[in-house]
Amino acid sequence: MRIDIVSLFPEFVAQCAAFGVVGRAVERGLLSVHGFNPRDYAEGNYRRVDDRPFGGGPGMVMLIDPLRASLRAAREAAPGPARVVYMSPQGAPLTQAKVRELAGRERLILLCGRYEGIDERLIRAEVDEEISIGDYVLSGGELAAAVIVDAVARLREGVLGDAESAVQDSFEDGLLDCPHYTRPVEHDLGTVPEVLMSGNHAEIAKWRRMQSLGRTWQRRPDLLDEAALSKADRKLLEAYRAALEA
Ligand SMILES: Nc1nonc1C(=O)NC1CCNCC1
Repeated sequence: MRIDIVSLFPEFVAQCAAFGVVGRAVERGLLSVHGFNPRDYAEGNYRRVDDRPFGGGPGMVMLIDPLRASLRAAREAAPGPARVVYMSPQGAPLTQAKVRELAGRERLILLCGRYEGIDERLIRAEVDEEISIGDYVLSGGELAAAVIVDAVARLREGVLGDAESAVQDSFEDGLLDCPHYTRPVEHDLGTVPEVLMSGNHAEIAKWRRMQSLGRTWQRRPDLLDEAALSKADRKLLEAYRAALEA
């Protein structure tokens, strides 16, 4: 998989692909991440990439042509179609389902804005979809792009080993994750739930599912509305709630 990031700070790109899971995926050739800087495609002595907004108001807007030229360079840097994603608070909220969809593609181009944003005509002409990582305002789209790179990379075949499998991750089944414990068994902060040391894998799976369901009900009931709960799930959730009230 190739991900091109159009950004005024290409060194940021290098960093987001240099550590942990993503860094290992790049080393193993499972993923490549490349930066394209609109300033390299800007003309004039000052290589302008932004200008004042028509209609007045604070801040600056990124110019069409340097962005368009950097997008063209990214497209032409490798074969095959690329999905162009603009990171923006005006975009659709990023969800694990969207991450899974993006992870199924061979090429992504992530467009990172700075300042007030980019000229709307460039969005209409070049962007396939806008994605937001949350309802807040960052100073640049680069952090949002890094979130996409990380979340997508870990779903690519061969990136995560068994020990880190994404299958049991939060949100993979639309629910929050269950609590996790490791050594020591006894600690002044508490002890490990006995079921986790029982060796009974069916009981452990049941306990974990109940905890995921219960946590989701308590912290993110909106996710429960979306999740297709089985009859067994509903029984587990009832048991969780009964235990709280006992
Ligand atoms: N939230 C966000 N999800 O994706 N991008 C986001 C963001 O805040 N972008 C900034 C918006 C203001 N201009 C600079 C970029």
